[in-house]
Amino acid sequence: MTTIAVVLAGGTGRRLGAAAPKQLLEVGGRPILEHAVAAFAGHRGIDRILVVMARGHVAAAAELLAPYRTGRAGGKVSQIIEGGATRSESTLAALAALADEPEETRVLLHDAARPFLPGEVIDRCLAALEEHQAVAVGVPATDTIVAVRDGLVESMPPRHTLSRFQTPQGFRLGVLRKAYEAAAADPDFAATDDCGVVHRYLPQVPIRVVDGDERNLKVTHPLDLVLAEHLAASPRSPEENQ
Ligand SMILES: Nc1ccn([C@@H]2O[C@H](COP(=O)(O)OP(=O)(O)OP(=O)(O)O)[C@@H](O)[C@H]2O)c(=O)n1
Ligand SMILES: C[C@](O)(CO)[C@H](O)COP(=O)(O)O
Repeated sequence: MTTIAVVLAGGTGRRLGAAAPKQLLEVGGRPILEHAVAAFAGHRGIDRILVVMARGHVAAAAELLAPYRTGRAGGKVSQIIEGGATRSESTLAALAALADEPEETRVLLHDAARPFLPGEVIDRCLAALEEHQAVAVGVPATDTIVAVRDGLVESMPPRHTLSRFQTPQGFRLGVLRKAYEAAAADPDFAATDDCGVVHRYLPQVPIRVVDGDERNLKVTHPLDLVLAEHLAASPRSPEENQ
């Protein structure tokens, strides 16, 4: 059974506001995109890596990731393709590139903007995919989270029921395909992640949630870059490595 990591790097980093897409910025001396790819390249459970890159930056990604294509750094990057205008369109581009893969293929979709993905989180996703067709990675909410409408609190789900989703999110390819096929028929389609697409369009498919990791942050705003530099410089403690 093949396991493919899809690294979604099709965004432009509008909220970060840098001149280049944020995944090309360096933290700890190497580009954020390379950190994300290296996490999968170094994991024995991953067979291939598909990178979905922002329009106009595919050549830059190919140059940067050349060692990951030749074998010098694992040789697992098999394709670098152009993404779409939204994250979901980039996932669709990945699905098109994987059109010849069997339904049972395992795919892990990961934000390139998350440079510090621990191998243990990949382990947990792959273990859960043995039994489940869809897997999410979450960490407990620490703030109180409320739904707000027109400036007023609409609902307050109990915090202990809330999880902040990270990536990777794992699927049997057939399930992800079916969900996106159903979504294509919805004129109001909008999603912020891939589990949301499965949850909405294939509600009968249970989504298993496994533990994420606080280090697996998403570089979104300028302050996240400061935190990322700090994390890159901090070796994991022996407790964290257990
Ligand atoms: N059209 C898009 C938009 C986003 N992504 C990817 O999805 C991940 C999470 O998206 P986000 O953090 O929102 O990245 P950006 O879209 O680049 O950021 P912003 O929304 O601030 O522009 C990122 O790795 C991003 O590159 C993608 O592949 N294709
Ligand atoms: C997929 C995700 O990282 C889960 O938390 C998140 O939804 C991506 O959102 P973004 O707005 O594309 O950064």
